[in-house]
Amino acid sequence: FIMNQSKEQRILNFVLQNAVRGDPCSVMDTIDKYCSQKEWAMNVGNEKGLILDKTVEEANPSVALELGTYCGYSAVRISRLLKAGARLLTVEFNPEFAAIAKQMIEFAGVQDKVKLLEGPSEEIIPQLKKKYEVDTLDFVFLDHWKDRYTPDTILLQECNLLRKGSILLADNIIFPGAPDFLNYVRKSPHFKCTNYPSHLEYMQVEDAMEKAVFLG
Ligand SMILES: Nc1ncnc2c1ncn2[C@@H]1O[C@H](Cn2cc(CNC(=O)c3cc([N+](=O)[O-])cc(O)c3O)nn2)[C@@H](O)[C@H]1O
Ligand SMILES: [Mg+2]
Repeated sequence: FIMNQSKEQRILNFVLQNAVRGDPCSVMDTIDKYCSQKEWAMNVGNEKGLILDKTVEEANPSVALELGTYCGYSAVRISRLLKAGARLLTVEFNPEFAAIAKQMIEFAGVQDKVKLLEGPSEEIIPQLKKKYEVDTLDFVFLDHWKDRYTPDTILLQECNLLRKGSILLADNIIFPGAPDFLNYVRKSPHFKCTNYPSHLEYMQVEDAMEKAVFLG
């Protein structure tokens, strides 16, 4: 247990030493093993991860966006399901976490499908069309600061990044909770919402994910 390292660095090192290079599932399983047995961390985890998998398969996105990369667990999880030529843009403003995630993504062998954008989501989202050549987003995973879910969902609409059928999936609807987001999407005539009860990663605590399909 190397004390002067960050928890995120310990997670990465555990993966580098124990997972199979180029095998996304091995990387996900190794992170889940470490975080359930040694140190809790805010990866979406395997139970909510299965809901994420199903939603990505339903969306079958050509262009996907993730807000809040953290160590890259869900970037690996999402990108392993993408069809040839499809890509995931993932946004992270903490430089230390971004550096960890980059190494995680490369070790898993999905670096050709994933582009990590460093900076706050509120700055990156308005740059997606011109700077990152995005037309519209087929799938968006929200897992960053819970009080950014609503403003960023509004920002995505203002930037014309959503099209009829774009699928948003939000983590942590119950814990830590995103009450204003839930209120916003469920009241909006522009979204069709579905709730998926689950549990907080690695804990026996209630949590849920919310799917919001943009109606145009
Ligand atoms: N506006 C932002 N733009 C870009 N990156 C952001 C932004 N806000 C946070 N991040 C980054 O997301 C990563 C992960 N993160 C996510 C959160 C919010 N999520 C949680 O706090 C959370 C907390 C628990 N929990 O406390 O049990 C469980 C979860 O699944 C969670 O997602 N805070 N940092 C961090 O690296 C942070 O730099
Ligand atoms: Mg989360």
